Amino acid sequence: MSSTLSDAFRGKRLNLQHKLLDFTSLKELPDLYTWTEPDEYPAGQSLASESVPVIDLDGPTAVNVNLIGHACKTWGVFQVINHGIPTALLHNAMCTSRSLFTLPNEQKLKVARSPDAFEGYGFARISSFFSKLMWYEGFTNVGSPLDHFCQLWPQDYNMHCNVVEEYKKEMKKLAERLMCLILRSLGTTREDIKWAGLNGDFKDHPSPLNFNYYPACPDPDRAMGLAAHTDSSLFTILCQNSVSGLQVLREGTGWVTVPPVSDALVVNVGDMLHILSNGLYPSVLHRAVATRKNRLSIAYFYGLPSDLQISPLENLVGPSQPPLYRSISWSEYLRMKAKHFNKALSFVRV
Ligand SMILES: C=C1C[C@]23C[C@H]1CC[C@H]2[C@@]12CCC[C@@](C)(C(=O)O1)[C@H]2[C@@H]3C(=O)O
Ligand SMILES: O=C(O)CCC(=O)C(=O)O
Ligand SMILES: [Fe+2]
Repeated sequence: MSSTLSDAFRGKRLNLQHKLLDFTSLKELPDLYTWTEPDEYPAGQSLASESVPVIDLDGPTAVNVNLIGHACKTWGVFQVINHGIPTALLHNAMCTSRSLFTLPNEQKLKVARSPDAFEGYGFARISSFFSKLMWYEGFTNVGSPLDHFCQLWPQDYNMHCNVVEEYKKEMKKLAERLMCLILRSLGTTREDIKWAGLNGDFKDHPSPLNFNYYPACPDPDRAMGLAAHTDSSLFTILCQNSVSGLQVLREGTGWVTVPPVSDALVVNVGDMLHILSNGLYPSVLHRAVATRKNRLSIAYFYGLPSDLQISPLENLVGPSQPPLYRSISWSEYLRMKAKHFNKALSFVRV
């Protein structure tokens, strides 16, 4: 994987690995996992007419361009159905994820993310910004999963590698398709913009995969799955199992649940698209709440070639609409995110 990308997280202290808990043995919430601070935002009661848009990718392209544009502008999140990714592959990826997280702790710790590393198993990376721990385990993969998977599954690594490689290949195809629709909704095309290499010509186009596991929690109201954050990607494609837990912050409403829809994938706007669209498509604050059931999700962060400088699209800026963000590369942005977390975007504002 790209060294510049991994460098982004160098120096961040996440030296908590020794404290990793065996969640399965817990009947009560330990103090370190009890979140008592009142929430900044209310729990939203969204009206039925106001639920996260579900978009049928088999529908007419011109219609979808409009629907996606509207969803990005007003929700920052939407779900897609008929996206072309075989159901069996989504299922297999979930099975690989479940198999990973249900391995014995000492096995998982063989691939523990070291304080300096980008990839591997461990706490939520954002833990260092909070005084409490999250009811969460994660595993991040960027390049080939072979090394880590050989350690996790000395017998079955090959099968799991194939699943993950195939999953990433399919996600990349879908991401490129979505990117075309999103660019069209912004009044431009890949051909129009200098970094048209989005169509896959760039060798270095890292798109990390995050496997998320939220074990069944004995006291979900006082625990936190994954605290509120925005993603640094252009956008993220998320596959969730049938247990709901993902919530997005909706202005004027509060936290709204993104309900699991079978075979659908969730797409959420990230910080790089926020910058590219000059703030027209704001990155959406989201979180995962803890639940009484085991919850799994897999996030594919669609990124950019790490050293490519990007700035608000030319067709969106002009004398009456000055650029709101300076130009920045993804690797520089990830470094800022690792340091300033949810304030990172404000440091890129001009
Ligand atoms: C390329 C990415 C994007 C990462 C880092 C790396 C892989 C894991 C992603 C997350 C997932 C959880 C929130 C976040 C804020 C985090 O800490 O790790 C994300 C971060 C980002 O969006 O910056
Ligand atoms: O588990 C979820 O639903 C959300 C995961 C997430 O936000 C992330 O991986 O960035
Ligand atoms: Fe996220």
